[in-house]
Amino acid sequence: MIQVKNLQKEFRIHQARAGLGGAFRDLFSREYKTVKAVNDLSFTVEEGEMFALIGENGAGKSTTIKMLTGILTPSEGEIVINGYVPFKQREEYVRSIGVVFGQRSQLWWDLSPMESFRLLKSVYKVDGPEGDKWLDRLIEELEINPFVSQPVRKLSLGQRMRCEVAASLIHKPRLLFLDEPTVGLDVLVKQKIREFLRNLNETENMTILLTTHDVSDIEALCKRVLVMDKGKLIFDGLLSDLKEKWGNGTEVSFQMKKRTPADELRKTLGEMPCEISQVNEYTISVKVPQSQEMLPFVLSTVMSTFEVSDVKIMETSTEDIVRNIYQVDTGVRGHA
Ligand SMILES: Nc1ncnc2c1ncn2[C@@H]1O[C@H](COP(=O)(O)OP(=O)(O)OP(=O)(O)O)[C@@H](O)[C@H]1O
Repeated sequence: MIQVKNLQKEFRIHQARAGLGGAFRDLFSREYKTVKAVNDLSFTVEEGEMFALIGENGAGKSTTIKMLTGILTPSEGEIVINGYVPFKQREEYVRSIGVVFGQRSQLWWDLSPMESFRLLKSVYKVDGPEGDKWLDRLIEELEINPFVSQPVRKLSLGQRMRCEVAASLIHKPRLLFLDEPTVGLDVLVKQKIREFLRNLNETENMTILLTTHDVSDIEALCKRVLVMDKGKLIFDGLLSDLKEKWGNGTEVSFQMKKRTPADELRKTLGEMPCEISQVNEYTISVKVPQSQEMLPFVLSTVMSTFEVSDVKIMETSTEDIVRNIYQVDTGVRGHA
């Protein structure tokens, strides 16, 4: 559904000189520098995938979304989505996609969402009974009925965001882009929007791409994650692999029935590259670096050798992992 190849976007930005003299010189000759907002980005997406594009501020996510939605023209590279080249066939292309920008509204401020929906229906020519049925479903599932006839300016952020999502889907697109859809929302509204998106993906096989700073969005919605850093793609894969790669592994705490020295566990686990430490006479902690492969072995070996009364498994949270990615130096990230 989405094919992106060697995509680049450069911006030429004016470099203001310092001081009054500099400002005066700027009037006659300006200095520019080029910023590579997106640098050699390639990925493909199958129909029905739901995935997240993440990265710290300035990584190039918004620029990427703007190119994918046809708002910006790439400096170089190719994008083909649904058979369209977004920036070339904009009019036809936008009929096949839905877009929600968390920071910007597509609803008419002084009208009610319902009036905006009607206008959008006639723009997209989805006036028939099918279109009505679909809109009824959106209103019901997003639970916006109680306020859908009030002016948008009187709605809370959470109410407005749910209406924004409905507006972006009026024409039942095959592909939905969401740029920071849950920013500033409370936990309950976030949950409602996530549930709705999950359901949409499952029942309609809609392809959904979201950018987010909220790691819990990814946990709740996406199997696949693309991580951008300084315009480049530094990771494209499963969330579970991301955890494996950048996580601190899994820490397992074994509560023993009898006093057990950590050394005994060390002997039992042999060459396994686990960090073993004694918490107290009865409790031993084992840090398992590559949890997917090693964890089952560590658990079964310890449980079958010792009398264990309790086991606690503590995985690194995705939040910690994303923090790790942003904090490690570029040398480490280069291995991704
Ligand atoms: N219109 C523009 N003109 C000049 N530079 C721009 C423009 N848009 C983006 N940039 C620059 O491109 C880089 C990537 O910006 P972008 O907004 O795509 O990042 P982002 O990952 O979406 O960040 P954020 O999480 O803060 O929204 C930044 O260095 C930014 O300053």
